[in-house]
Amino acid sequence: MRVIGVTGGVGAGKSTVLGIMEEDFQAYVIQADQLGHILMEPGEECYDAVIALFGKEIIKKDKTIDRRRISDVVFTDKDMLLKLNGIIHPAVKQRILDLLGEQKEAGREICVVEAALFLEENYQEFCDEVWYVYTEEEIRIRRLMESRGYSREKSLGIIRNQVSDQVFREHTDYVIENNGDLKDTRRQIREGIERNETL
Ligand SMILES: CC(C)(COP(=O)(O)OP(=O)(O)OC[C@H]1O[C@@H](n2cnc3c(N)ncnc32)[C@H](O)[C@@H]1O)[C@@H](O)C(=O)NCCC(=O)NCCS
Ligand SMILES: Nc1ncnc2c1ncn2[C@@H]1O[C@H](COP(=O)(O)OP(=O)(O)OP(=O)(O)O)[C@@H](O)[C@H]1O
Repeated sequence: MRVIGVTGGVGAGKSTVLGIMEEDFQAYVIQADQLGHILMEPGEECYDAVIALFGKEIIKKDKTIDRRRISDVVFTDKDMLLKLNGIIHPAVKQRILDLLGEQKEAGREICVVEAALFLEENYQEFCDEVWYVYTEEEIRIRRLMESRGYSREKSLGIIRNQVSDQVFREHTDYVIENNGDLKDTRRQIREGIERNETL
């Protein structure tokens, strides 16, 4: 089984790339952010610890955690972000390892693991190769403003908490440029898949 890591800054198009890999190559997709969200749900293993860190006021009427309130805190307060990461990341990593084991067992050919903090959290350790999705900062900000209603300041706040373009490039094996249209992105994904089939 081939395990491909996918990383890149906020709004670069990682989810978009994963969708194409799923569709065109039947890849099994694992998204660390999504697992992080699941692990914070009521009854899941990070729920109590996150409430202990941020206080009961982050609990919504339906008992779920108000992630928007957390994000308003952590993306302007580095110390709180580190504490949140300390709760979520070890649990997410373990869940990923379990899922990869299951997929290998089931005979899956390609698994894709996507994480915003891929390099910081050393996810390379369980990937055969790592792809970097690159999109110019201004295009990312525009897409985030249009699709998610983020303000420019919020987008920049997240970007500043992530590693630089240079660091991404130094530590990844293949770059997908997602500044243009999806047809072009799709072509680059195919090239990435084929490229390593011949290695
Ligand atoms: C702060 C939280 C609650 C915000 O949730 P929300 O649903 O509003 O946004 P979402 O999860 O989609 O995050 C928005 C974007 O912020 C970036 N981001 C998320 N977490 C982090 C982080 N710890 N450091 C830097 N950037 C981050 C990602 O690019 C992400 O796509 C959530 O992101 C979170 O729990 N983060 C900490 C856990 C984490 O690091 N998850 C990512 C990898 S496991
Ligand atoms: N090539 C493209 N052309 C136009 N829009 C795009 C392109 N790629 C992605 N988008 C749009 O940009 C937005 C951000 O993309 P996406 O959600 O895939 O980014 P992401 O890297 O997964 O973000 P995050 O870091 O928050 O998880 C989405 O609305 C998506 O539809």
